[in-house]
Amino acid sequence: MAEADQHILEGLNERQIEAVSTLEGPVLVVAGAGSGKTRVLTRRIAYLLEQGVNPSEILAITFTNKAAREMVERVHHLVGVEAAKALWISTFHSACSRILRVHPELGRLRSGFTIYDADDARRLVERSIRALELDTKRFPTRAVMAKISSAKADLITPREMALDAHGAYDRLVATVYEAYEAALIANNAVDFDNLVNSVVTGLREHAGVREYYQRRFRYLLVDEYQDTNRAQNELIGLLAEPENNIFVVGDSDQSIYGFRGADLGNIIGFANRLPTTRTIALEQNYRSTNAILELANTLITRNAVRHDKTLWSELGQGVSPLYFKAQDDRQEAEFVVSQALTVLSDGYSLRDVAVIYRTNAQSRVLEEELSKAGVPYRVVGGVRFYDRREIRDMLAYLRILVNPDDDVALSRVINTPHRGIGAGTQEQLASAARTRNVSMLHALELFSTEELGLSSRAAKALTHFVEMIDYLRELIHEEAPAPVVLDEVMTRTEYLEMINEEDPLTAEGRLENLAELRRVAAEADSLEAFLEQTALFSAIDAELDDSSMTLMTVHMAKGLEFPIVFVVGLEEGIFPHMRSLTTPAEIEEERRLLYVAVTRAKQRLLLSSARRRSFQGNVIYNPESRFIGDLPEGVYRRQESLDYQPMPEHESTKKRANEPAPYRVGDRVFHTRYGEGEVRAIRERSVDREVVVYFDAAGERVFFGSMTKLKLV
Ligand SMILES: Nc1ncnc2c1ncn2[C@@H]1O[C@H](COP(=O)(O)OP(=O)(O)OP(=O)(O)O)[C@@H](O)[C@H]1O
Ligand SMILES: [Mg+2]
Repeated sequence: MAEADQHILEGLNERQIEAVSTLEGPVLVVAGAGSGKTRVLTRRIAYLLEQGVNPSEILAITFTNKAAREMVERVHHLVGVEAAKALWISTFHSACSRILRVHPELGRLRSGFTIYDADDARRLVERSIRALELDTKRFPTRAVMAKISSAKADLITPREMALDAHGAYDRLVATVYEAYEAALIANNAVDFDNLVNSVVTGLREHAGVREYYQRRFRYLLVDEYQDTNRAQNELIGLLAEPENNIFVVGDSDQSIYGFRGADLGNIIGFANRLPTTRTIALEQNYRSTNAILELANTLITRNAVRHDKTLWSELGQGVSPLYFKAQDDRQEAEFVVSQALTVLSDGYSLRDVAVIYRTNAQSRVLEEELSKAGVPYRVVGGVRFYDRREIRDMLAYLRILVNPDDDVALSRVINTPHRGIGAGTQEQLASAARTRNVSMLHALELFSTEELGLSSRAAKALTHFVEMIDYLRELIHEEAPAPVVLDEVMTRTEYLEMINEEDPLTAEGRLENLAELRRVAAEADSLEAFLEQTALFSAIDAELDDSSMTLMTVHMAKGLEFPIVFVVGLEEGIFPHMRSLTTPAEIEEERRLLYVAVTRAKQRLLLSSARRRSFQGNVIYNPESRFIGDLPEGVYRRQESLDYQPMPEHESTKKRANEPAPYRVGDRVFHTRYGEGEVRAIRERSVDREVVVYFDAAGERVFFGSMTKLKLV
C-alpha cells in the first residue's frame, strides 16, 4: 500500500476500509448512529482523489450546508485546498441550483431566476388560491402547500394529481398546484422542491445535458440517504448512469423526514434496484459510551418496523444517563443551567454542551434562564437572520433588480417604505398585469397607467417607483459590486429613514443587521452569487460560537455530536408531538427522532420533562412521555423534586392580568402610533390579557399584557 493510502485509511476499521476503497459500482453502507458513516464518506473522497480521480468528477451530497462545509474542510485537510475547491460537495438544493444556473432551460427558467424560500412560496400559493377565487377558509394556504409539496417530493405533476384526485376538493387542489407552477414560471422563479424536480424532469428531456452530467460526475456519494425523497433519489439514479459508481450511507433508524416525503423505500430497495450492490454493515460505535448506547438500543427496539442491529462501543460504560422530572418548565430550565455549570467544573467547555428539543417554541424559557444566569448560548434555527424583516426587504429589492419578473419580491417592497401605493392599487396592477400576461414591473414599463386603469394619484407614485428601480438597475448593468448596490438601495428607497422613524427601540438592532448583511454581500463574488447564497442559507449554517452552548431542534441536530447532550420536554404532546399521536407509524417516527437526539451524546446524556408548562399563553399539564416508559429503570437514573415552589414568573403576570382592565368594551382609546379607536374585545387568558382595538385609520389590532400605549379618551 502506498504511503498516502495509509494516511487516508489510517484510523479506520476493516469494514470501513472496505467501504472507502470499493470504488467501482454501487455501494450501500447501512449502519447505526456514530458508526463512522460520515467519516467513511469523507475519507472515500480523499481516497478517490488519491487514486487519480479528477476532483471535478466527484459529486458528494450532504444534508445541510453546514455539513457540506465541514466536509470541504476535512477534505481540504486531507488533500489540499486546490482539490477541495474543484469538488462538488453540497446539499441537493445547492447542487441543483448550480446546475440550473448553467442550464436554466431544464426548469423552463431564464437566467437571473429567483429561488423562492418557504415564505415566498406561501405568498404565491395564497395568491394562486385567490386568483382561482377559492374560499381561503376551505383551502388554507398551509394545507394546500403541504399537499403540493408532498406531491412534488413524489415527482407527481399537477396533471397526475388531477387524474388521481378522489373528489372535488383534491381536484381543486390540483388546479391550485397547476396555477402555482405557472406563476412560478411567469415570475422566473423556482421553489425549493422544484430545484430538484426541475433538474430531474429537465435531464430526462434533454439528452445532451443529461449525458454531459453523467460523464462529468463519475462518482456520486450521498450522506443521510435514509432521508432522501423520491425526487432526490431519481436525481442520483439518473446522474449515476451508466457506470453506477454510487455510494450511499444511511441508517433507517434515523429516518426523520417522513413528514416531508422522505422515502425509506430508497434505502431498503437500493440493492434490489442495483443488483451489483455491495452492502456493508458497520456495528461499532465510536461516539458514545455504552451507558448511552444501552438507552438508545432499548428505546429503538420498541419500533416494530426496523432491521435489528445493536450498537456497541469500546468507550467504556461511562456515566449512566440522568432523567429529571421537573415540576414546571422553569424548573426544567433551571436544571439545564445548573447541570451545565456543573459539567464546566468537570473541565468541559460550553461548546461541548447541546440542548435538544422537539419544537422551536421550547427554547424561550431556556433562553430566559440561561440569560439570567449569564450563560452564553446560541439558538440554531430560531428567528433566523435571513428571516428578519429588514433583511427580507433588502433582499427583495435586490431580487427585483436581478429578476424584474419576480412579482413576489415586488409586492413585498412596492410600498415599503410607504409611498402611497396601497393594497387596492397593487391588486389593480396585479390583475392588469395578469390579463396582459406580463409581470407587474413590466406592465408598468410597457403600458401607461391609464391603460392599466390606475388612478392618477397612484400613477404618480408608481412612476416615481419605476424611475427609482430603473436607476438602481443601471447599477446592475454596470456590474457594480453587491455592497455598493445594497448601499444605493438603502438610501434611494429611504429605507434607513423608515427604520429610524418607525421604532427607535428596535432601530439600532435592525441597522446592525443591515450592516451585517452588507458584510456578507462584500464576501460574495457577484450580486447573483450573493442572492443565491442567501436563498439557500439554512438555519444550521449559523457559525457555532466557540464559547457558547447550543440550543436546537432534533431535526437540526442530525449528524452532529456533542460530549454533553440534554434532551428536554419528554412529555406526551411535546415529545411525541401532539400532531403525531394518531398512527403507529407516526409514533415510530417520533421514537426515531428521540433516538437521533440521544445518539448525539458522547459522554453524558440528560433527559428531562415538566409536569406543567406554559404553552401558547396557557398552562398545560402533560403526562410523562411514553418513551420514558419504554425504558427499564436500569438504563437511567431518575430524579424528581417535590418541594419546589412553582412558577413565580407566571404568578406575577397572572396578577397583572387579574387587575381590572382600565377600559371596557366600547370605550374610545388612543394609541401613539395608530391614533383613535374603539375597544372591541377584552379576553382574559390564564397568563395574560388580550385587548382587541379597532382603530379608525389602522383597522383591527390586538394587544397583549401591559398596554401602556393605550389611553382612554
Ligand atoms: N475507526 C474509527 N476510529 C476512531 N474514531 C472513529 C472511527 N470511525 C468513526 N470515528 C469517530 O466516531 C464519531 C462518529 O462518526 P460519524 O459522525 O462519522 O458517524 P455517523 O455514522 O456518520 O453518525 P450519524 O449516524 O450520527 O451521522 C466521529 O467522532 C468519528 O470521528
Ligand atoms: Mg453522519
